[in-house]
Amino acid sequence: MVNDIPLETWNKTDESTVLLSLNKNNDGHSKSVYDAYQGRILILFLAFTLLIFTFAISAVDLWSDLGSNDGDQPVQSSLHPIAIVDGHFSFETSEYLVRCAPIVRCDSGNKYRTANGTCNNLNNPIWGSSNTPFVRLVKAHYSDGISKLRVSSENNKPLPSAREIQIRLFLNKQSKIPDKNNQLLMQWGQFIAHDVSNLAVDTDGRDCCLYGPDLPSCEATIKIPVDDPVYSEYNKTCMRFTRAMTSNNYSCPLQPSTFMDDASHFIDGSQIYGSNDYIMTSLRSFTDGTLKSVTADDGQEFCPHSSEESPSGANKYFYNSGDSRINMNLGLALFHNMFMRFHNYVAFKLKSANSTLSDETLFQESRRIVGAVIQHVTYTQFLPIILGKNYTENIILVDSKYDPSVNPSTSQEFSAGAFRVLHNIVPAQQRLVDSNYTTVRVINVTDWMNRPYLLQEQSSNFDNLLRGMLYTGGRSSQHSYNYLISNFMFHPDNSVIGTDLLSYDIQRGRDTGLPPYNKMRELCGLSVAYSYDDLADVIQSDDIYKLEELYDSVNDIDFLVGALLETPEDDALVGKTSRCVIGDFFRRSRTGDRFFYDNDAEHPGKFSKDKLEVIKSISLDHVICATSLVDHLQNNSFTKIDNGWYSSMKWDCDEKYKIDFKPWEEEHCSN
Ligand code: HEM
Ligand SMILES: [Ca+2]
Repeated sequence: MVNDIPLETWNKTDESTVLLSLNKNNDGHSKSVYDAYQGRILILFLAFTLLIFTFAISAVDLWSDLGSNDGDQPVQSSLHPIAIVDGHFSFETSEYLVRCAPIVRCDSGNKYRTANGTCNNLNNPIWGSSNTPFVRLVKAHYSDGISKLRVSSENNKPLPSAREIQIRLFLNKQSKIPDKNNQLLMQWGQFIAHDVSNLAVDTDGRDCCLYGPDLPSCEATIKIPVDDPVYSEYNKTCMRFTRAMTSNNYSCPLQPSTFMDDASHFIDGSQIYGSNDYIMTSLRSFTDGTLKSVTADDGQEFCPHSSEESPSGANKYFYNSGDSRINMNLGLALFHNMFMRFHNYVAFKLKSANSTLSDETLFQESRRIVGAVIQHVTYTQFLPIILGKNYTENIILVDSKYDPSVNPSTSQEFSAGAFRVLHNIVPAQQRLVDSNYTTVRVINVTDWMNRPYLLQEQSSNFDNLLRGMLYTGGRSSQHSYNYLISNFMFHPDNSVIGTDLLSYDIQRGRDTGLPPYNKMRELCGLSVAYSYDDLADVIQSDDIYKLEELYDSVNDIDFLVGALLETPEDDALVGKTSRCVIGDFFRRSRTGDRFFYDNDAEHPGKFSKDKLEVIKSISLDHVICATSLVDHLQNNSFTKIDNGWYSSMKWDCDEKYKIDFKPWEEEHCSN
């Protein structure tokens, strides 16, 4: 039940590296092992075979595209809310703008983004900036209209407990369907989530189960049923849960409860650089444009260690970065370290290309490039898998216009609801794989939460975990979260018992006043369900039956619960309503971002044609090659590298994944 990774596919690759003979030898450098003559024949043979393969695959693609899309018609263009929300956010956001928003003056000549995201939109300078509210697509839903959690619409009683819903609907639905994506896909999702969304929760260490509901922040603890299959063994009947901070905590009393995003809402790498000047300054070295780092004995670079010590004891440090959640899980800490290294790599290359650049210019220019790469990977590699290829092309990337009337802010429904559906692809376990493709260690994700130091415990751990994430199939998208994060998240040392991410997500939806599932269906152009049977368009009948048992009314179903049960749409990993809310955010985040790397906005920071071409040639594979000892990769960063014949063709980092910094050389003075 616990292990959701098919172990049998993990063993050392026998033939995978033989074909191109680009395998890494023990000291971590690539080496060619065939002689020149045999090599040439082999290459010719391979090139020919590849040509035939590519032709065949293109033909199949063309055929299936035509088949699935009824002859190139734009898909789903009628599904809102991308269009209907433009400029129509609900009341409380405009209240914030009128009553609490700071007055900001902008210099339209600035080439670079501000740290907190202000002045992106010159008419509405605080749009998308940190410490401004999440926008709502639908008005807040509270039982008192202000802040109390939603109750049943039939009898005014509390809704079923979040944990009860987890137990009855999801906990026993663990599927091991193999996934063609690898674990990096999931990790990119979390990394991006933290770029655009940070909801502050009052975490003073208080155990709300001890304090009880008299304390307002503790009024939403989660009730655990007495027959809970896991927690009853430990006599646990209450799961601690603290309510999120509201605008009141930011000296802006608004009703109904309004929640602030501590991250800059734009996809701008704020999780690496910080979402305000103070954090950004603290992370810079002020030498040659680099970010601060520590160098391990073997020369590897890591994020600075935080002065705060990990509860796990001496020398068990936390890392510091632009987002405090860096230490939450190992894969995330790895990504933060990888992008700190990438920033410093870019800064070094820029300095080599143009030695006259100041520390400030090197830093800002590297940050501009890194931010652009993050956007490029998100829109061209990540979203086509999450939302589907046609949807991404025809809805999200349909044009490259910058529209200053579009508010780019993260929506409450996206961050507390739809994007969390992808917690369903978080794997229970991860592998450390060495340069011989041998699995040297398997770890439970939940054993290494808030314990990032494993990355450095042995000098090969960083590369081994990265290799493991590349080579291990992801958890396939399904109607449940893995068993470990459903029970044992954040468990303290020497104890197995922890918390349940799904219960948290359901409760967070109620805490932040998300509308119920039926309202979101309506918003997204599905028919309103008047009876449970009406859900059958997107939810399977056995699940509908269980929903009926749990909820008094079809109008009460929590958004996340309905969304998680929906059948994925087309080639997407998510169902219709999540796709519409996730798609809405990413579309606005592109159209409403003046600095988006490839839109048509004219401003001093616009990339010149040749620089943009370089940015567009960069994939996550380039970043991996520049920052690790992984030295050859398959052609698509998020596809599992397996042992099959076709997919075993890999490309050497030195040959294929080099970044061309020529346009940044001294003689090129353009943007
Ligand atoms: C090992 C992987 C992951 C772990 C352990 C994890 C855990 C968590 C936790 C503990 C929270 C806060 C829950 C709360 O108190 O409300 C959270 C929030 C969130 N997660 Fe994840 N998560 C992971 C991966 C992902 C992925 C893959 C995605 C999406 C693709 C994602 C999207 C989000 C979003 C949007 C939030 C809300 C962020 C905010 O506004 O503060 N997470 N996650
Ligand atoms: Ca950001």
